Amino acid sequence: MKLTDVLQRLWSYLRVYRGQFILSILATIVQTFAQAIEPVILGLAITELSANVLDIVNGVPGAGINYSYIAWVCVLYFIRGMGFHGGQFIGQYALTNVVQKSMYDLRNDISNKASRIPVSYFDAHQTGDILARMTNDVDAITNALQQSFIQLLNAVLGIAFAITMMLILDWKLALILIVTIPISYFLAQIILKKSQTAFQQQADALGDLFGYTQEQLSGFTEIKVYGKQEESVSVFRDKNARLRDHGFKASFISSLMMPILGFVSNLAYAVTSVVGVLAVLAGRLTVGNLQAFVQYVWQINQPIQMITQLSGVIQSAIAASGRVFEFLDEEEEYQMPVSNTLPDKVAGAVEFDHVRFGYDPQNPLMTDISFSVNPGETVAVVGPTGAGKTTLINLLMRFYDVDSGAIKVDGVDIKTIPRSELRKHFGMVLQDAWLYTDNIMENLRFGDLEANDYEVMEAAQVANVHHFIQTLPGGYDMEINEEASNISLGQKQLMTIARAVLSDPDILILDEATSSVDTRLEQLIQSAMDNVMEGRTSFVIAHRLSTIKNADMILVMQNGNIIEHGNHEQLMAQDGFYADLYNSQFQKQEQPADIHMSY
Ligand SMILES: Nc1ncnc2c1ncn2[C@@H]1O[C@H](COP(=O)(O)OP(=O)(O)OP(=O)(O)O)[C@@H](O)[C@H]1O
Repeated sequence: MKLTDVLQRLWSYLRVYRGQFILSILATIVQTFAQAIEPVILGLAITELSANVLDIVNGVPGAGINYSYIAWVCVLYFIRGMGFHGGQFIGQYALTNVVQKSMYDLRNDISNKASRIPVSYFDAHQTGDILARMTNDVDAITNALQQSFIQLLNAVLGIAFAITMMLILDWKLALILIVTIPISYFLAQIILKKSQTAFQQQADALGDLFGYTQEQLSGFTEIKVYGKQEESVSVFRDKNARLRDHGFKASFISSLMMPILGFVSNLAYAVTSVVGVLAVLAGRLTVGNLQAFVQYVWQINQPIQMITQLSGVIQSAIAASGRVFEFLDEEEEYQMPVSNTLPDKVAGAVEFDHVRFGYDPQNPLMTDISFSVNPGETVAVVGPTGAGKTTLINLLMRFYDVDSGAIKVDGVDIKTIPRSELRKHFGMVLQDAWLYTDNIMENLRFGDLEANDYEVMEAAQVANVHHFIQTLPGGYDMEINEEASNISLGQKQLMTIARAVLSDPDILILDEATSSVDTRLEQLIQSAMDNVMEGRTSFVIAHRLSTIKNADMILVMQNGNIIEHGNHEQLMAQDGFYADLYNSQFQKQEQPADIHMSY
């Protein structure tokens, strides 16, 4: 992203609070001006004092210290101090307000964006990297705006005021100094360009490391089981080393700035001092003005060093802004012009009509899928791994859109309904149950935020989990930790079934767990699933033989397409892929409930 674009985008957030933003700038101008006139005020006193002392030494009649003049200078100095500190306080206060409010807006925009971004983005990006953009990057922008903006403004204004004052005091002497500014600027530009690239690489390396760490931590158990700690650590070490190298390069290049610019300004300092002293000796410059001049050299020198010091923070903030805005510019879920709606309650007829789809449209996974389901029927989707079972569900929920053909719910093409409205009619019970840090009551209420405690418990009863919850310490008030590791897998599944019961969807999607749990729990899950499927259209990615045999329709998938469909008896009679699968895997081991179809 181009620098001007980044700044423009940042400004669009600050602009909302432009009143306060302008106030902070005005206050900073007052502060810097007050700082800039300090040497002149002191110069007035010094010139007067030195003239008075000289008169006294020379024995001029009536000579003495001009106290009333000095008193006025003191009053002026006091007013200047008020301006300086008042400006500083108001400037910081107004800016803090602007920055905190606009960064609050930015974080909200990121969060809203995340909810509009298609599932495909999250499939293709590491969560850790997304997280880094949402947290670290926004932090870097906040810090830069909060801490560096005023300093930067101060520095730029400080240079401008100092130059003006020097030109007023002695323009010839001022010119010597002014010449050094473009030299410093030119040198700074070269260093800045180089360090900008390095800071970008540093931000990317940090995002990469974040993503990897997050991935590895979430797969911690598997890594240990497969003894991959060494590989994991070694990849981490490589990524960490990359971050160290880029970080070093970025800091090193930007740290070159200080000594190089310091050398240029010290040179200017020496030259102006010598020329200035000669001017005083020649009587062209007062002593007070010479001391003011020397102070201005510092007032220019310091801001230039300040700007270069800040350049690191600003550079990384610009890189971070680029990454944040890149995320905000990601393509959103495509919204068709909405022309249809569904009634509050749908019957649950589902039809796939010549559906064609590929994650990569050039390389379609599904070429032609057609089938229809009557309201209230149970559909078991079976097939080897990678056959496209999850994809079928992704399309039904509109996590992805079909490339051609149509999916219809109660005869309405789902592409013509807003996604949020469509999803209101669906409930999902996934294998990998998602529970979050809160108590059990709130975790279940997630299915319907309007439900009261009694309704939640009723749903838990239907899902066969009520008794279990009551045996837990604290019952429904028991806190679930972040990983929900204090609840077993089977119990988690029962809880997500309770959530689905509570949400009372018209169409249900169940991803049957492949992992085995003990027979009693298995039976509880099976009967809970039967309860929740009762009377509603259900799609089950089925692994249990009993589910498959009881389904109204079995869709047998292979390589993205449906190769057979019908009920168990019909498919057995066809004597095709399903019959082979059944004969090879199930016949011998047929037992009630807890048999898993494994591919
Ligand atoms: N987000 C994605 N981007 C690109 N390709 C994908 C994506 N998700 C799945 N695929 C590919 O699409 C094909 C079907 O995958 P899908 O997950 O639908 O199969 P599945 O039948 O559900 O498998 P499993 O039983 O292992 O879950 C696979 O070849 C898979 O690699």
